[in-house]
Amino acid sequence: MPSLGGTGLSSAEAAHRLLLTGANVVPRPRPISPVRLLAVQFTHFFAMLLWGAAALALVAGMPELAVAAVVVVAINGVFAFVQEYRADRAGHALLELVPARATVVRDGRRRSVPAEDVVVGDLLVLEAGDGVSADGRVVVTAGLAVDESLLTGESTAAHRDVGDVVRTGTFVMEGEAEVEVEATGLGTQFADVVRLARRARRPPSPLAVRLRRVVHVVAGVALAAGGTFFAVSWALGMPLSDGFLFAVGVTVALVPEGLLPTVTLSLARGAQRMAQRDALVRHLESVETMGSTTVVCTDKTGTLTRNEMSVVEVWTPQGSASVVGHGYAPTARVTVSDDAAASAVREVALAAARCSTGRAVRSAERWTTHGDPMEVALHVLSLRTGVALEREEVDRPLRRRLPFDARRRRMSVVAGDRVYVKGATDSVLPLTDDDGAAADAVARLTERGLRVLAVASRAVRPGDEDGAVSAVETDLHLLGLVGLDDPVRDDAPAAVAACRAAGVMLVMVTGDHRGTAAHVAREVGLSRDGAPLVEGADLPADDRRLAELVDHDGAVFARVTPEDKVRIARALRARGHVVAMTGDGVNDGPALREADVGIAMGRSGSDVAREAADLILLDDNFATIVDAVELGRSTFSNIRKFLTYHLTDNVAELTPFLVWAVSAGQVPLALTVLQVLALDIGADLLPALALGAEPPDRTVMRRGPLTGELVDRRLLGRVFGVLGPAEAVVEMAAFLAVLGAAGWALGVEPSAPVLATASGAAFTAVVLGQLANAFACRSERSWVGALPVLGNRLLLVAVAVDVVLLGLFLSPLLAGVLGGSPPSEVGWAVAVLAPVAVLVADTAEKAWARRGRGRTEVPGGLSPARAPASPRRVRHAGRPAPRPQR
Ligand SMILES: Nc1ncnc2c1ncn2[C@@H]1O[C@H](COP(=O)(O)OP(=O)(O)OP(=O)(O)O)[C@@H](O)[C@H]1O
Repeated sequence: MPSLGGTGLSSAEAAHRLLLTGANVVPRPRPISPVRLLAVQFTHFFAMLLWGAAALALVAGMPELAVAAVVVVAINGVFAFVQEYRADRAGHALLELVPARATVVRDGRRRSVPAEDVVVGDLLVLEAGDGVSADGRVVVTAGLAVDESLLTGESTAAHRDVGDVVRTGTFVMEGEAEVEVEATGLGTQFADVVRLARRARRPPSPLAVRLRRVVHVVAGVALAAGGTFFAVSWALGMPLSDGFLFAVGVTVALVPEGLLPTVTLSLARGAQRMAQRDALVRHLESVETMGSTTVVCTDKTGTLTRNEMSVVEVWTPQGSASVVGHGYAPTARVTVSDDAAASAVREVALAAARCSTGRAVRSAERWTTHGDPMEVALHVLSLRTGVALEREEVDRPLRRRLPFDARRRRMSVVAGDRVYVKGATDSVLPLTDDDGAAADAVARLTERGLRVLAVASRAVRPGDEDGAVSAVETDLHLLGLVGLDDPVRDDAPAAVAACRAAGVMLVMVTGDHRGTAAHVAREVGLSRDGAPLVEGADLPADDRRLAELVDHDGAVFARVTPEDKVRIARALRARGHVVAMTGDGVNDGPALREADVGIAMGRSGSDVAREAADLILLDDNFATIVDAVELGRSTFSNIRKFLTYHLTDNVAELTPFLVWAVSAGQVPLALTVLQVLALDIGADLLPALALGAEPPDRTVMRRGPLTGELVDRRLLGRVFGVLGPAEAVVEMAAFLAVLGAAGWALGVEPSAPVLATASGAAFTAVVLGQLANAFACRSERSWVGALPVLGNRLLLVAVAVDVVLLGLFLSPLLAGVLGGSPPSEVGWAVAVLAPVAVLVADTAEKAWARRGRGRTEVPGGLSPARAPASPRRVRHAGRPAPRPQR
């Protein structure tokens, strides 16, 4: 397509300049330096506590404890480091996938080039929705307005005239322009902003806040346990230094230092899996939010339909024509109702093509397209109807273009002595001499699911070239209507059904005609009997009434403006929904930010929408949203799985200390501090990681949305009421059985070898119990026998490693250091009951939970309601939860 203004640089000159000045890139915020990251892991509060403990232990003459403490710091530190580092890397790698391109004029023609190839002197072509990729000065403009909020924080669109400066990192909200580039890459003002931003810290995400709360509660319990231990030992007259060291040991063992990085890693893994399915996550925590989504507000074109448009019917007051063609090739069968209609149809085709910004171009046997598919379809129509477009373009040169915007819903050009207008029927028809005849045609065409545009024209008048838009788009003569077909995507009906089965509500929000919208909604199965079909203009002004209206599965909102979209998202959130909303338009940014998850289109969407989004669909496909919901849910449930596993272990570790304290030292300690550490950093580590990697659970999409807290009553109940006690009871039983067999009585100090054998038995019971627990935690609802044995190979490896570790811990090599020797026969006999106890308790609890669910129909198996995450989100307990389908 020829340029509006100058001829730009030659390709050779641009290549030369690129070599001289380097690529137009602003360095992204650098990943955290590995050295710093590692240093942080060794100096945080808990690590410092351990360093202190190690020093004290050395002074107190307990070198084993000192070594153990250092080993704990080292293993934990390295473990946390590896995970955080990998998660950070993964996040950066994902960002790199977002393509950045720019349109420049080279050799007198417009070309799309990678944004990093833009050089000083280039003529940069900007259209509504584009991100600006270099600093420059406006040379030609048609109503250019840019959003500079990223640079200035002001989110109003600022108009730019010829000679004004446009900056990198801003977005075009309206109009078009050609800009001569003055600075690229590090020379731009944006580079300074990035430098500043690097120094600023990001606020923690809601998920991080919730997790930190969990960690703090557990750490609080750990500190309290340590304190109690210290107090009791002091009361019993133990040496203070010993009491202190044990207290520190207990505390440190119970603190879940590795939890946060493991969660981050889980999210990063979820994000990577999403990327494999063409959904790019821009903020890690959106992985989890996707899983909690209760309503998806989807647009139509490109998401539910293929965005492969073709004009199939042209209506004029004189008669109509049907067009049957294939792809974008100009050959097609055009059937005209009568001869009089033929020239009227050509007139419509010509006017529509003059107004179009797209082109189909023949290159090497193939027709390739440039621009928006709808615009291309109009150009193709002119080819198919044999209109002499090129001659017309010479005879009537383009003098002005009034670009499309989603509020006017039309666009116009002033060409030679004519004004041509095309746009949504309800936006254009009132401006024309239409006598009402078009209304029937509109109804007929939209009922078939076609997108209908009205095309109008008039003779040019003085002032049209620079007058107000409203003065140009008036007193028009209606030429006719074009009906565009955009087939529904093949996989859309199945994806819609999957969403429904998953208990996620669906709402269509489109700028298109209600007839077209309703047809497509029916075709993909989104419509529901009795669900509202409302136009944006008819939305109630009252927020409460709006909230009641929008909270309907299958609702269709047509002819909505970007402002309507914001109101719809807000209303749904006010009803307690977690809202995912798609948007691709220039003005969709606010709606995407208002939604809990803003979803932008990677292919057809505007840069502005992508910048505002949390999730980018690389394939623009609705089915990908459903995939993202599924992955979000399985990531969330994996996090709960390893939390359950880890906390259960804590119960078993804490019990001996509680029993010791409660019995005022009459019952000896069943586990040594070093054994607790061995459990925490040795046996627990791999199974916890393996649970985080549990493959996506297919049943998650047959249940309702996960609207529970990460740690809810069910999880706490399982840990502290079922799994933990089952493990702890057998642990203490094994310990006491060995002591009892050796003739021990309450209050008597057992001999050292007897104590070592007994605590070896307790230790073995916990390790074995945890092995069974790892399998129990694989699902929150199915008992172990119902899960595929090979479903999680990593877990099998982890279990094998744990068995070897157990042998090692009990071997003469380590038994002396840890303080537990291999259990006696009695010890073994009781210890092997631990897995049995865990599995029986787990199975019983799951059966009981299933019965409870059957009674109350609570979806999800998790908590039915999500606590308000922000003051804006009001929980509505009364909202009927989607029925689970099994
Ligand atoms: N380039 C254009 N020129 C003229 N009219 C247009 C143009 N693009 C869209 N329209 C008209 O404006 C209406 C609204 O368009 P808009 O792009 O806002 O819809 P949308 O919300 O993107 O639709 P969808 O939900 O189908 O993706 C369209 O139905 C069409 O009639």
